Amino acid sequence: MSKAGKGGSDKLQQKSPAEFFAENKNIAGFDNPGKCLYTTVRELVENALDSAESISVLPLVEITIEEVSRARLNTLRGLGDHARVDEQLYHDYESEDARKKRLAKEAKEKQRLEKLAASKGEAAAAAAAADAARKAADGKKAGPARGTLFYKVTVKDNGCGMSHADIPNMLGRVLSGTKYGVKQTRGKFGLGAKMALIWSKMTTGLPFSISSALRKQDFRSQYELDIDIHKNAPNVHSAAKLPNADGWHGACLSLTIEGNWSSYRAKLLKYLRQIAVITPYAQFSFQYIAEDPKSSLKLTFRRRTDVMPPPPKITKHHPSSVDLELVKRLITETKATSLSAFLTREFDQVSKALSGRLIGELRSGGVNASTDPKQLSSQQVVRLHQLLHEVRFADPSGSHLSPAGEYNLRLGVMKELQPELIATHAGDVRVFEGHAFIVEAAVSLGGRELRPGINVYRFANRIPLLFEGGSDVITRTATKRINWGSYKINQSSDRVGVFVSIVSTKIPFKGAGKEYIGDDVEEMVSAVKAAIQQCCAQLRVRGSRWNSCLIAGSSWGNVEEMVGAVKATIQQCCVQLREMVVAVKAAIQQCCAQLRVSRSLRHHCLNARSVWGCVEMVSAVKAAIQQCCAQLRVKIAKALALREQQQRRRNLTKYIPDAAGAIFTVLAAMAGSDPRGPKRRRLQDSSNLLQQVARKEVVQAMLEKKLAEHVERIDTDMALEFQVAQGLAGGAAKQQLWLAPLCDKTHYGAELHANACVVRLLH
Ligand SMILES: Nc1ncnc2c1ncn2[C@@H]1O[C@H](COP(=O)(O)OP(=O)(O)OP(=O)(O)O)[C@@H](O)[C@H]1O
Repeated sequence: MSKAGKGGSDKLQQKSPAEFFAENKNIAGFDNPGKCLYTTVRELVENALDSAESISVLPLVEITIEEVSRARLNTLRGLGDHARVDEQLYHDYESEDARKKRLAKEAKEKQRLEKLAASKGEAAAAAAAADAARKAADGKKAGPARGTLFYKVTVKDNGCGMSHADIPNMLGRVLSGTKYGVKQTRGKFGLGAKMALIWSKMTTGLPFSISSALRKQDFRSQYELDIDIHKNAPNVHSAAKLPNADGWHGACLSLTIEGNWSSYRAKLLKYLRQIAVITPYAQFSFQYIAEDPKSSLKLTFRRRTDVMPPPPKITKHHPSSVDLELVKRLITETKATSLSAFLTREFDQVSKALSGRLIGELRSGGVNASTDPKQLSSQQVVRLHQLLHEVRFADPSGSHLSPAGEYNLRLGVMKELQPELIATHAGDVRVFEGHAFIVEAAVSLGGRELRPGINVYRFANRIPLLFEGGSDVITRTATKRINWGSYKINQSSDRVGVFVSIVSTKIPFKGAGKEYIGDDVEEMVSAVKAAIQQCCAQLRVRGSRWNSCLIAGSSWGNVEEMVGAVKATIQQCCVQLREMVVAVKAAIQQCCAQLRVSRSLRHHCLNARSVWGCVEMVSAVKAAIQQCCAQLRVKIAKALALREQQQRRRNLTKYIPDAAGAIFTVLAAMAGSDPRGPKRRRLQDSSNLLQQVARKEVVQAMLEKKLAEHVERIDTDMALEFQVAQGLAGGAAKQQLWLAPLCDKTHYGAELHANACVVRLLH
């Protein structure tokens, strides 16, 4: 008989969602103090971006992390200083034995440093000493979690703000939010900010401080609240409406948590850099305020463009994506009073005609077009759900999605990493389980902060993903499914940046922490692969042009001059360019709309929604990556040619001193020999070189100089020949530029001429 049967301790219990997540914090990315600090910042920053973008305002996000000492925290919590009564109780108590061991260890270390200074010099010893001091300081810190401290995290934005009445529920009740619809948003679960609050409650006990104002609201809401974890309900400490004289709108959220800046500093800064890459239209100011001002840090990731992707739109459920429970919920919530209206109103891709045909299929079950959906029996609902999964519907159009756009992705990568070469590609709209998704990619070569090899940058719904990359669809595709060699990219020695951004109304994340996308969705695999391949293909072409350009100039100075001239010319013409870009954008949008329609039709024909759907995603990922690689291959071929040429020149230059020395020795010997000798006579016939050598008018250094000039000339001639061979001598080295529109007039000049280049405006 079980204990429960005996009325023992196995008592039925229930947990609130807040309790569940408090006990399983790691599910939401709150694993340890360092990760908690990281995830708190991340959740608040992503809310700030969602909020500003929802009202089409260029985001301005201010992030502050301030160290809070234990003494200050105690003051904030109303605790006075307390004198220890029994030192031995504490973590940092050092017993006599431990003290002796430490002193012995320190003496040994001192000896080692003295030896090091004697053998390798003072600098190496000083570095080792600093390292040892740091380790010792860490070792002395009390408690199991070394480096752990308390931090006040504040994130302020210029977004839509929250209504006064909604704030307690939005920020004090787990699983409540405004992002549950079928819409592409960074947030989804209604959990992130509350997890930060739960962590703050568990570690410092201090409440959430919230200040917020809606647009055109004459007051600011000011709240102090925390969460009743047991009831999963907000616990409001204070609420006030303060004057909003300057008309500010947005939110400023602040909480004090335990964290570990030193172990997650690098990750946090990496996250900020990557979010700046994928949102170059946002400005991020970051400030770390340390107790010791020397360790404080201030960074600004500047806005580089005013072009924001159009905000994502809410869309209807695609019939093939709904489960039985969702169908029941839609029936309960719908305002439609007939089955026909219900189908067209609640589902994407169901026209009036199609709803009539669907109802025809259900007629045998006793329903017709005017049946009230709320009157359907449970069998009829089950049949309807079955039918929705059996019928082939057109794919979702994807027009409700908001990808970063090739322009923004390219700009972001260039601004933050300054690569030598870059190619971008935006894939078509594809479909996975009835949800549209788009994959965009950039592949770069060189630039700052990249290690030799494939450096993968992952983004999902424009969030950088920094953890658990090994199993992610993007990492696995970039490292395992692309044949980099075929694009002349050396996978282990070239510094390759692979940036892939996936946007969708449903990202198949593994876990609520939103850290990585599973590699088991064939559709995603194929779309990611295709995007990277597209970029590589572009790089191959552009690399050749760029290298030809470098070869044509005899030095980097010339290239710089050319860049300066291009810049000046572009500046003169930017008014015309702005107008052009407006027109280009309109044209592209039209084309995209047409492409989406035709693509969607093609999918409709191909996609039997089972095996074929998966194959489609795999091949799309593959094709995108391959396209990128193909472009890269041409660039790299040209880079290799350039490298060979430089090598040849280096080799020739290397032998100039020896060759000049040998020639001069022979000449000097001949100049001093019998003038009637046969060799001397032959030379005198054509030149008075020997006399010049004898008179010291020709010396070895002159010979070296002449030889160097000759090598230089030959090299330039060969470079020109190379250019001609590439078909560039008669035309111009072309480089595409993307320019942001600032006004909507449309008047373009034909060509803008400068000394070093011509800018041609196309649309
Ligand atoms: N800075 C903000 N400005 C405006 N509204 C906000 C802001 N921060 C949070 N909110 C509102 O509070 C809700 C809850 O936020 P929370 O971070 O808990 O979850 P979420 O962002 O909806 O989803 P996820 O858990 O996936 O991040 C959001 O849906 C949003 O409506």
